[in-house]
Amino acid sequence: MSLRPVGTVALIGLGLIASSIAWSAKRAGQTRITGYDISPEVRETARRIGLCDQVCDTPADAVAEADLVILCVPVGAMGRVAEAVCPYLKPGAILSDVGSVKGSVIEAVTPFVPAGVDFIPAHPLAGTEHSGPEAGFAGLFDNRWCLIVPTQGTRPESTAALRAFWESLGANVDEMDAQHHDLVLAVTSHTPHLIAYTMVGVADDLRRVTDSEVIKYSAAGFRDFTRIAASDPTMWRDVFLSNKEATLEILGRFTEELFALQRAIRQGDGEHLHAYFTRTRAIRRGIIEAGQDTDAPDFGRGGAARK
Ligand SMILES: NC(=O)C1=CN([C@@H]2O[C@H](COP(=O)(O)OP(=O)(O)OC[C@H]3O[C@@H](n4cnc5c(N)ncnc54)[C@H](O)[C@@H]3O)[C@@H](O)[C@H]2O)C=CC1
Ligand SMILES: O=C(O)C(=O)Cc1ccc(O)cc1
Repeated sequence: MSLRPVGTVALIGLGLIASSIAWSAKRAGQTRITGYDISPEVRETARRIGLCDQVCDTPADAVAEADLVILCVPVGAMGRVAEAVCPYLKPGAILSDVGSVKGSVIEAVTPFVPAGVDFIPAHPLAGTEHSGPEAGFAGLFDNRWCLIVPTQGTRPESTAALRAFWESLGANVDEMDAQHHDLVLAVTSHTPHLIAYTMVGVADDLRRVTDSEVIKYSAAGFRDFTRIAASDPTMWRDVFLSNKEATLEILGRFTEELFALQRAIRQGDGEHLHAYFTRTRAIRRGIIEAGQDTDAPDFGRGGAARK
């Protein structure tokens, strides 16, 4: 990869995503990594585990030499962090982020971006329910998408450099505009997370009735919901407050479909239920046949036995 030349990358916010970037960059070689986190405990942990070449005590020190600065904080903190780092960016540096929402981040960060710096938002579609500097690992982005959202006036060579950086971490890169990104993610990530939070909340409300049976007899579906519902509360609060419009649009559609299924169950309309489930099964199989589910261990790729 060539990052004019491969120099220093500053990571601001040293949690799951930043630590995964740091380990992945180390695996790829070449890059020098500096880092800063608002939490002294996180900075201390980052130093102890050798996450960065240099963990700095101020955002200014972390970004001063950086060719690429990546904001890895919750979406609601992006504006504050941009305000803190932007005055200290090197002329010609690239500023980027990894936030799960793009429209609100662009709105919050852009006013602080100085002339001569390209701000190129990005979003790796990879993560876990864990957070913090010890949660990251080098393979997190392997074969995952990273969506980049070039803003107006971005120099093509800066976009190419950011693309090459993410590719060096193992990701496949695509470009998308912010509004489209936020709608797509509302469907594929944000609303599913909200549904998981709700389902686990419902089970918890019923715990006096079910005692611990819900956990004891959890089939895979509910287990997956509990994993997702264990995700970081600050991060997800910010995601929903920042992607309000698209999430509400998708939730509205979801509720309508849910009511239709509820009515079919009440009315004993098996035909409706069967047709619906047949349609959704075809969607899952289409994803697997297109080779787009890298998590499917045995189903799909050669999994004809289960078709
Ligand atoms: N967790 C996930 O699965 C994914 C998260 N993202 C996005 O990546 C970003 C970071 O998420 P994680 O790494 O999971 O979070 P995390 O909770 O593991 O780490 C965030 C870090 O930011 C620090 N921080 C908060 N405010 C700060 C400030 N003002 N200045 C400096 N540091 C500050 C916190 O102390 C914390 O260490 C979020 O915007 C999230 O939407 C993107 C893809 C996946
Ligand atoms: O852990 C999971 O299942 C995830 O969905 C991880 C994730 C969370 C947030 C993102 O913006 C992207 C990926």
